[in-house]
Amino acid sequence: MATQGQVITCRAAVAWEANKPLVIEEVQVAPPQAGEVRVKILFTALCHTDAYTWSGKDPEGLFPCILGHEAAGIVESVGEGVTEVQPGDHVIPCYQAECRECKFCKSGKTNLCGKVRAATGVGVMMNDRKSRFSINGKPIYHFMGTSTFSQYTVVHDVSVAKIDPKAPLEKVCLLGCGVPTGLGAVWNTAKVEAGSIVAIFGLGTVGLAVAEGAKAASASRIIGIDIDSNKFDRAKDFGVTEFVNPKDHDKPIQQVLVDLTDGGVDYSFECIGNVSVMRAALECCHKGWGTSVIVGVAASGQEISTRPFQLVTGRVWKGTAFGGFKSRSQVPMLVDKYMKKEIKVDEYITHNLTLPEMNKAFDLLHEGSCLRCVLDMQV
Ligand SMILES: NC(=O)c1ccc[n+]([C@@H]2O[C@H](COP(=O)([O-])OP(=O)(O)OC[C@H]3O[C@@H](n4cnc5c(N)ncnc54)[C@H](O)[C@@H]3O)[C@@H](O)[C@H]2O)c1
Ligand SMILES: N[C@@H](CCC(=O)N[C@@H](CSCO)C(=O)NCC(=O)O)C(=O)O
Ligand SMILES: [Zn+2]
Ligand SMILES: [Zn+2]
Repeated sequence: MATQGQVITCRAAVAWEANKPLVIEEVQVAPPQAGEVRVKILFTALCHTDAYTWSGKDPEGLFPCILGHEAAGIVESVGEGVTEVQPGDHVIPCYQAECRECKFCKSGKTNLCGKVRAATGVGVMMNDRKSRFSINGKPIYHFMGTSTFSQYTVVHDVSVAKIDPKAPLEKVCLLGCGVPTGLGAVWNTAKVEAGSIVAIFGLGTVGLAVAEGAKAASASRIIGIDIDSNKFDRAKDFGVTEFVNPKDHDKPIQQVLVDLTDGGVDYSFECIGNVSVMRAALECCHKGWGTSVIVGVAASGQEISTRPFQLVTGRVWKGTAFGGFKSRSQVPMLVDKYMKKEIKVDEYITHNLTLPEMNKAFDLLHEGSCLRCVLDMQV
């Protein structure tokens, strides 16, 4: 292959500073080193976590960087020792790695992986603790080990899932983050049983995927809570059976839900990233067994609180990263489920744009009508 072993110059959306519009730049992407994979990104979506880091509120946010972590593409070349993927393979980059060898991977108790996390958290690759991206010699940081807002990116081999080549990349890119997170929060983290009463705070992509997962788990009532009543109509298609807008009530929302459900819900999910709502989500759970799962990402400096009595009396507070799915093993399975029409993906895509329209895509994220915006990266 002509580009193998060569530096590739391509376009990427570079975040030079927090909160400043991204700039489409020509970037140099170095060849993959040992244990690394260079991927041609065909499609990427935007997730609220990209906007969160761009806002400057992420303690791990480093600038200048190339954001993006919900994408699909084709392997261009691989570094020494890479055996599980080869050029031409269709892949989804995975911000949560899976090495199958570390203490975390071996534990069977978590989907977190420790192999490359220290490097991905500071925007570099493990091998030499350097970035593979540069502009005229100036290094540009990686983000979440994925940096999919570039036409080419370099990822660790433990951070890439090989998928069915027949799967449409412009759709399955969503399986890199938001949709699996919601489904897995229900199936893996909470393990919702049939007949359960579920409350979902926040009806964006993640909350709707929670609803989809809860419906598949045969929850008896799926209560959607959002401050934007326009969210309610669409949410019905994902399985939400009842709606509550906290703005319509004088009582605290946890009390409203306790009253609505004869003592509280069996499971609640916070899909916003608001620490006050996290408290409400815990406190609307049923005494003795109700479990609340934190999915939303809260800004640096934010802390959660409740009366310890809430936990003493049997409520359980949990959190989830990527819905508890083991990325390399289970993303291909989710792609297969999509191909068999067992899970929705297309329904979450409300907008399609191109790489040069990246800033417009960020603007759309703040509009209520937008779930996921997919960017064609090769335009
Ligand atoms: N844990 C993980 O692995 C993981 C993965 C993906 C995303 N996330 C996080 O999940 C969160 C949700 O992501 P999303 O893409 O669905 O976001 P989103 O912005 O599309 O959805 C959030 C929803 O919450 C609603 N909302 C805001 N404030 C509210 C309030 N006080 N009460 C009720 N509703 C309120 C909004 O109207 C919106 O509908 C984000 O914080 C994101 O960073 C976490
Ligand atoms: N860097 C942030 C934390 C961000 C965070 O919690 N990320 C989630 C995924 S959000 C995807 O949209 C996650 O999986 N975290 C686990 C991990 O990063 O290993 C901060 O420091 O606040
Ligand atoms: Zn995400
Ligand atoms: Zn591992």
